[in-house]
Amino acid sequence: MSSVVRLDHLVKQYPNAPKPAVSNMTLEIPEGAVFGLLGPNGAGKSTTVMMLCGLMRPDSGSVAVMGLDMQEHGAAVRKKIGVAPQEIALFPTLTAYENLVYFGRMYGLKSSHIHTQIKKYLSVFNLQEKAHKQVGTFSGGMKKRLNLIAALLHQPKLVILDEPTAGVDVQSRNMILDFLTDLKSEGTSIIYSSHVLEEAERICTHLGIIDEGKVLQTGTRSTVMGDHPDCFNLEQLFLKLTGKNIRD
Ligand SMILES: Nc1ncnc2c1ncn2[C@@H]1O[C@H](COP(=O)(O)OP(=O)(O)OP(=O)(O)O)[C@@H](O)[C@H]1O
Repeated sequence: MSSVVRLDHLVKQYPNAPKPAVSNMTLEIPEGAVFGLLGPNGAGKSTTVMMLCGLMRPDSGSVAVMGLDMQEHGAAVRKKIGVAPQEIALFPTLTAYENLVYFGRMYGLKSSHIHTQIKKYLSVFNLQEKAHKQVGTFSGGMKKRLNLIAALLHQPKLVILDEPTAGVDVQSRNMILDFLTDLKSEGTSIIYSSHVLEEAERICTHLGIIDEGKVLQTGTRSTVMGDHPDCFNLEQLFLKLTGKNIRD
C-alpha cells in the first residue's frame, strides 16, 4: 500500500517555547486509511496537522502528501486535500449556503458544480432546512457538520479533521462517524485527530499515539493493540504509553 502522507524528521518549536511542539517526528500514513492521530493535551496534534496541510512551516524535516513535497508543491497539495480545523472556520453573519459557495469558489469549482455539491451535502448532513439561516444562529453540532461539508465540497482524496466531534451531541457525533466510515469505503483517506478514544476504536484502521511531539506507537489498530496484550482497550493502552499525569 502506498502512503498518502509521509512526515520525515519533522521539527517545530514555537518562539520562546522551552521545547519543540513537534520533535523529530517521522510517520507514514497509508492510502485509504482512517488514521487516528491521538495524544493528550499539548501532545502536538494540532501543530502536526497545521504542518501537514501547509498552514505552518516546519523548522526542519519534510512533509509529503500524495507524493508531493509540501514546501515545493504547497498550492497543488492544498487543492487535493480537505481540512476541517479545530476552530470553526465559518463566517457567522453569512448563511450556511453562502459560506459553502465561498468555499466552493475558493477551491475553484464551477458554479453549477458548487450548487450540486452543496445541495447533496446539506441533505447528507441534515442541514437542508437551515441552508438560508445565518451560521451565527447555529448550534455547535450544526456548525461542526457545516465545517465538515466545507472540507468536502471539492471531493478531496485526503480529508484532515482536527477534533471533528468536539462539543457536539451524541446524534451529530454518530452522524459524523457514520459518514466518515462511508467516506473511507469510497476510497478517501482520512486523518482524524482526537482525544476521544472510543471514536478512534470505532472508525480508525490505523493509529498514531503521540506525546511531547514524538510518536510513541503507530501501526494498524490491531498491530498496535496486539503489541500490548496487557491492555484490554485503547484507553488502557493510551494511559500506559502517555502516563496518568494531568496535562495543562
Ligand atoms: N502559538 C503557540 N505558541 C507557543 N506555544 C504553542 C503555541 N501553540 C501550541 N503551543 C504549544 O505547543 C505544544 C503542542 O501544542 P498543540 O496545540 O499542537 O497540541 P495538541 O496535541 O493539539 O493539544 P490539544 O489536544 O490541547 O489541542 C503545547 O505545549 C502547546 O502549549
